[in-house]
Amino acid sequence: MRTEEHEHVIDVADLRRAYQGGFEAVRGITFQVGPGEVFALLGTNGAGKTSTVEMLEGLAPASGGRVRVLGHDPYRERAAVRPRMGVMLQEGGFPSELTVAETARMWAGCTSGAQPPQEALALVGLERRGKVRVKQLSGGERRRLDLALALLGTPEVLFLDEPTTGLDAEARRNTWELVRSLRDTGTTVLLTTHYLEEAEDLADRLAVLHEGRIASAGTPAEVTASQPSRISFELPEGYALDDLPPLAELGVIGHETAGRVVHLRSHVLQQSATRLLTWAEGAGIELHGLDVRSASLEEAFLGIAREASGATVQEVAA
Ligand SMILES: Nc1ncnc2c1ncn2[C@@H]1O[C@H](COP(=O)(O)OP(=O)(O)OP(=O)(O)O)[C@@H](O)[C@H]1O
Repeated sequence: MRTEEHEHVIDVADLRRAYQGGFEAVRGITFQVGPGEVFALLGTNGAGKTSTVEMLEGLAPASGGRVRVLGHDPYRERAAVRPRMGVMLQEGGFPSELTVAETARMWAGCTSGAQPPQEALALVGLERRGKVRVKQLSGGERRRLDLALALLGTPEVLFLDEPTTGLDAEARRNTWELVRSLRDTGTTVLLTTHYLEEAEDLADRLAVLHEGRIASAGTPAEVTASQPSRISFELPEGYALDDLPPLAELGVIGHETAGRVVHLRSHVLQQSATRLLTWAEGAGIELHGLDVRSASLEEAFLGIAREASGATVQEVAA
């Protein structure tokens, strides 16, 4: 069966994973990934990303719920699904005495329908490093070799666990370019990352995991929009926070101060900014350092993690 015959390439419902001793690292997550989509799993350290990806790759059984990849249970029906998936683990763990070309050839020998190893190496810019031993590669080059090996079988679905960790800025951009071109040819990609700009740049949709649960999910724009925008400025000389119009009237839901700098949070940015500026204009005040911006994915991520941890924010009394 080809990918396009499935509505969802990855289909996860109430998925759980408990480790020995009973600790539940994944606590009932549900999401789907469609053909040709790039889906990112984000989360704080220990949120359960790798535990989830290992179940999707068929490396570990689910302890509850349902997981399907290309219509199969990846653990119980591994033989059916493994040849159609590419897997880039966090630690490749290839024999370090072999050269890059030997490693690629050896891996190609174990991969059904493998493309020529040299072509896979060229995809990640390692075509001239064939004679170098794996142990002599830099950390970033090893990650690129891991990616080349994951691509050898021209997979329909590709799992990338932190694919650009340790890569310099140029290599990271090259990897993004490669992921985009794979997506354009219909490859479905699920990646985990700690780089929020990577998710913002690459992902069609994403889920933010926190302590084994999905705290927020959607397109990067949807996830970002769930968090308030921010207006920052310096309090004018001689003014205190109390001299501003009541913050609730500005449509502001919370605030922080750092010295004389005030940060206001609002879900109605245009309204809040307009009312603040109208007040300032009327009072003949120039607001120095004025900065008005929607939340970045990074701010949204931090806000989601904070909320999910139950941390309280300073709320404006209505
Ligand atoms: N084999 C194991 N036995 C017991 N607990 C484990 C095991 N593997 C992982 N854990 C725990 O499960 C939780 C989730 O770990 P996981 O590696 O899935 O998180 P992650 O989101 O990938 O984290 P990171 O971003 O740090 O890689 C962590 O608290 C971790 O300590």
